[in-house]
Amino acid sequence: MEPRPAAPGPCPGDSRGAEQAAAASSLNPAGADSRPRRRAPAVAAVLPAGGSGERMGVPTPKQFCPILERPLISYTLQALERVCWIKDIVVAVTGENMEAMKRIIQKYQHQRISLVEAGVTRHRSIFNGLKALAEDQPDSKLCKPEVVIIHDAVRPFVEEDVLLKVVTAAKEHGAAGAIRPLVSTVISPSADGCLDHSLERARHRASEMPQAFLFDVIYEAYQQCSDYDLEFGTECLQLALKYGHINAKLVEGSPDLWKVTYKRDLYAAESIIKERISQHICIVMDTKEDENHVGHYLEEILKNELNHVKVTSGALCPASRDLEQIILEQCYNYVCVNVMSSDFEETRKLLNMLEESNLSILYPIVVISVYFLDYKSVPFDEKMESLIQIREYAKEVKKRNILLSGLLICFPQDEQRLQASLRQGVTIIATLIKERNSGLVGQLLVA
Ligand SMILES: Nc1ccn([C@@H]2O[C@H](COP(=O)(O)OP(=O)(O)OP(=O)(O)O)[C@@H](O)[C@H]2O)c(=O)n1
Ligand SMILES: O=P(O)(O)OC[C@@H](O)[C@@H](O)[C@@H](O)CO
Repeated sequence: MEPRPAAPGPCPGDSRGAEQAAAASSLNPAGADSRPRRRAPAVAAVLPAGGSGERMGVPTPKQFCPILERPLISYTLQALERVCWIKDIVVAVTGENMEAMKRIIQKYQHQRISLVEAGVTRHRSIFNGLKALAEDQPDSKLCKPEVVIIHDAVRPFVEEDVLLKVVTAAKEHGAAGAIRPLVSTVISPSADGCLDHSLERARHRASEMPQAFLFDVIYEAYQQCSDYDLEFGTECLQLALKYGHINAKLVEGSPDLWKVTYKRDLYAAESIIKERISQHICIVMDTKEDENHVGHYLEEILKNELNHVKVTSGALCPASRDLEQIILEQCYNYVCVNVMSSDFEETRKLLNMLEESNLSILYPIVVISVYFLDYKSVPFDEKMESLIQIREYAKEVKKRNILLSGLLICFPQDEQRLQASLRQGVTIIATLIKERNSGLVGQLLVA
């Protein structure tokens, strides 16, 4: 088993989950067992990630396929790391992907991760992960948990609430798993390829992940498991039933629990991620509050036209606490409004703050530098000369996963034309944020 990296990072979530999970697994929130004698049981997770992804139809195993230039498995690890009461995450990868996995852990600063060798089937990979957690293994360095979560590495959209539900249910029933309504009807074909019978769809469910088990239940099941089941089985809950006589508790899961299997699933996952990180826009003004400021007109139209998007305003000078707070809250979209100047100073300050925050490690940040071209007071060629810099500067910050583009809005104009330009500008801003198309990096668009 591979060595574990640094100690767990800060627990970003509230303690609610920790308290409920602790109650479920007899831990108190501080992590110490409330009963004097027993070792502090914990919750661990095993992530099978040793597949080849044949159905994806690409050379790279799907768990390593990029979404927004970041491997799919990193999103799943991030989802589990948000849950502070999961103390260890054991990932099963093939020997040939071990180094790649270590680089992913390092680059994206994943915590609490231990690596084990995958098996030739999913069940064997899971079994290897469980062995790493059992204490009857010579090289085990991990603490045996009371409850173990099993979750496919290619299911990135797993939330704390369903994890808490399956863990709580597993504590009571011995095993639990997430389920979803069937989309297609299940049929049974006859030997000659005709319909033998079909199952009543309303009375059946699809078994999804995450699943959770009392560790001893599932570990003993795998130890008794036949070679046939290890080779051809696809359902851990069935192993708990067949070998442990445990009828797992079934927990309704959310629609986002689906498994990335085909290429279309990768496109769907990318759309969901883009949508989620586009929900908050920060407008950074280059002047102090001024109701008649044309930037505030832009802000009002952004708020009106982009429903369900949180738009906040920050100020750069002085380096304001509110902008630092917005960055801390992980906003991935910034509109830097330059009315008074056409140089890069304001945008450069914002980019420096973003680079120092390391926010762009996990997701690409979109920065749009908006300029109001006052062609009556500033000669066009003089203004354009400074704006063309955006192309070189954008190349530089792209290396830090920051997508910088420029937007020119002619000003002053009569009221009607100005409103039309502002609305066009908002459409361009929304598209740049939603699409996050690196092909538009360094471009200067005109509204
Ligand atoms: N020998 C294997 C096979 C699969 N898995 C993992 O089990 C999860 C779900 O399996 P599946 O979707 O079937 O993945 P693949 O086997 O890679 O896909 P395919 O069947 O299309 O080859 C994936 O995270 C996969 O990496 C594993 O750890 N070890
Ligand atoms: O069969 P696959 O390896 O594609 O998927 C494994 C599991 O995700 C799948 O069997 C779920 O139904 C949950 O058990």
